[in-house]
Amino acid sequence: MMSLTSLSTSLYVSSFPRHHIYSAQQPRSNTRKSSKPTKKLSKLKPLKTPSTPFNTGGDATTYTRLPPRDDFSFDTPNTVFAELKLSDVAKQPLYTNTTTTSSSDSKEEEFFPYRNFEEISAFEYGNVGGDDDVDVDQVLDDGDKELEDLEEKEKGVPAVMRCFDRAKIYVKGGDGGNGVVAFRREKFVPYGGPSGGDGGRGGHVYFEVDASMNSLLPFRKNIHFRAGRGYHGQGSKMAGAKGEEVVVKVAPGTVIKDGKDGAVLMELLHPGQRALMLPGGRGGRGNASFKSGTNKVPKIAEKGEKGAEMWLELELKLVADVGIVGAPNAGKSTLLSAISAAQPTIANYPFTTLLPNLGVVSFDYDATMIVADLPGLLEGAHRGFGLGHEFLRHTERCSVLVHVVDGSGEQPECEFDAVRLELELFNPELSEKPFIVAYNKTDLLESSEKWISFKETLEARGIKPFSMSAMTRQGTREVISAAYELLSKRQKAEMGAEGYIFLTLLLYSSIVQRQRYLIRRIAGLMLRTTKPRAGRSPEAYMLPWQRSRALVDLPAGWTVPVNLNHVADMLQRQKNASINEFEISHDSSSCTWHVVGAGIQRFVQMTNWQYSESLRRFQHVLEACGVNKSLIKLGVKEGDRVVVGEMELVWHDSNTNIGPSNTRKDQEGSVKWPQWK
Ligand SMILES: Nc1nc2c(ncn2[C@@H]2O[C@H](COP(=O)(O)OP(=O)(O)OP(=O)(O)O)[C@@H](O)[C@H]2O)c(=O)[nH]1
Ligand SMILES: [Mg+2]
Repeated sequence: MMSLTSLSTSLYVSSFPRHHIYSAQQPRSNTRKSSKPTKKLSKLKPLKTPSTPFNTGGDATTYTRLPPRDDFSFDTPNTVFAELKLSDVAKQPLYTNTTTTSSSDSKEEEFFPYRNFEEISAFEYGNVGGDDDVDVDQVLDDGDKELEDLEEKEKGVPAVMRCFDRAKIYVKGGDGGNGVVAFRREKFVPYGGPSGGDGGRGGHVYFEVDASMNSLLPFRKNIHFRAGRGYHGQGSKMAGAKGEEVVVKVAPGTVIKDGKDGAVLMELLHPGQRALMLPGGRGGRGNASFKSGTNKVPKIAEKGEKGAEMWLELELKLVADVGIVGAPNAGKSTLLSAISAAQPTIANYPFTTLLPNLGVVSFDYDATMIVADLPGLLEGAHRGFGLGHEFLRHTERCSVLVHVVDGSGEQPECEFDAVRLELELFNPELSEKPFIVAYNKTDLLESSEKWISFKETLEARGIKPFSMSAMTRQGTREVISAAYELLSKRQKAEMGAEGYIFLTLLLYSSIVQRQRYLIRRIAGLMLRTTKPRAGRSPEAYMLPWQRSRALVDLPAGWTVPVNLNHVADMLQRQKNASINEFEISHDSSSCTWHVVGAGIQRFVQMTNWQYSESLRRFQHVLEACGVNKSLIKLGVKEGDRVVVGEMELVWHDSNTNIGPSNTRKDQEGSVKWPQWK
């Protein structure tokens, strides 16, 4: 039991907020870092680590720069390049074409940006592609050793390739507007009372899927997205307007990850989907809101709450049904141009295709599929060789893969094996996807000669290959029909399994939501006293579950609501942490106590210190939420520094009645924190 003396003990602000003290000296974060490791005092009861979601976003991003112009020079040189065989690459330097004159060397360099290709090509297909010799663990071990080299190699990937399907952006919800102190002054209305209005809420940050986008290239130029801050309140109880909302448009198939730990936050797949990512800060309350029976003339108002901010990583995964994979120069783009209206660049050199091309193949009115022509794969692609994993992940979303094998190569079987191995090493699930093998360039003599042996080798392994000539279009229809068959088989199998899940989900959601709806309707009828204000969006009057509902198209025409606002909900829950949940740590070298807790820090941030009553309220809150009591228990001494959020205070043991006059022991836990509006 605390004595009466200790009860009146309270913290007294030695100066104004800490940021004022340090503005001319060092930033506060440095002060904390430099202090010795703090001792955690576990005897405090409501210990909860304040996991703040706010990322300071200090990381620089490479996407702010435009790629150097030289990075991409696609002017096709007049020189005729000899066809390059993968197996030859290791033996001879790239593009030492006998027909090429010395003057064209510089053009070749400009034309082919991969300076380190000789190192890449040291992986010969024939070496890795053997059936039984491959020790996957060994390959992985080797990979670890070469990680350092790899980083350098990745730099060879042109900037446009790095950026089109990946981006790092900074988003920030708007800060809330400040509340104001004002009094009604009107003729014949003496003692008009407080009339300071509340500040407006900061703008939200939304993400929306834009069907017209097919890459994340726009994020190379614009990476900062800040919602507007709420307007300040005004006299006559006028509340400030809401801050401007920000809508970040992304392409279908964008995966959003936390920039800090890389955790996947959400996937936005379907055009029109909209997700509330960051909520804006709450507006501060004006003095009209502080009016009470005991304080009819409050001279206090709050500051607006700071909006949440974070860095996000965006990653685009193509949403295609069929992915065409294979070694560089195998004829993937030629196949896509033969089966669809797409016109990808086709040329006789590796890595013609740097960005995936999409084409729509239609068999009938209702039988269409999207086919993606992916850049060429090299051995070691899973570790970043060639264009590497920059696009390997696109294959993850394809339901069926078509392997195009260059029949005119020296060892087509090895080429096929190497590509399979790369896929498996990148993601074992990829090798389990249904696939078709298309042996290409059968119009050439060297290719048709090897067809029989290739076919026999694969058939011995239970794979039925197709032969085709993408250039003359002979056999391409059979290949693509087989791919379509595999696709429809897979879709049917998926629909069968999903049907049950969807039905269960629908049933569950309809029951639960109906119950919630009824409760809210009854509560709403009982509590609603105000009429909807003009000018407010209809969304403001929706029930929460209606607001967060987004309908996702399902195969059989079913629709099921999916909550895409879970990130904002989670942030809101963290922000609304109870003020009683805090943690105290002690730095004995500097005699400093740190009180850390999301609730109490938010309270400090929203306290407007320019009003004298704010200080009294702050003291009262420290007493009531148990900070003072906990510090006394832990042995705080006269003159110790106590840091709460942005405030630095000095502890005084005092019996004088400077502290809150109405401090009572049973007030602990009675502090009410305003709820989210
Ligand atoms: N003779 C013959 N040549 C072909 C055939 N298919 C493709 N080619 C040629 O092979 C070369 C490469 O074709 P692309 O379609 O660009 O190959 P790719 O697999 O897309 O190559 P990358 O995009 O660099 O990975 C071109 O010169 C094509 O004309 C074919 O069936 N027969
Ligand atoms: Mg191509």
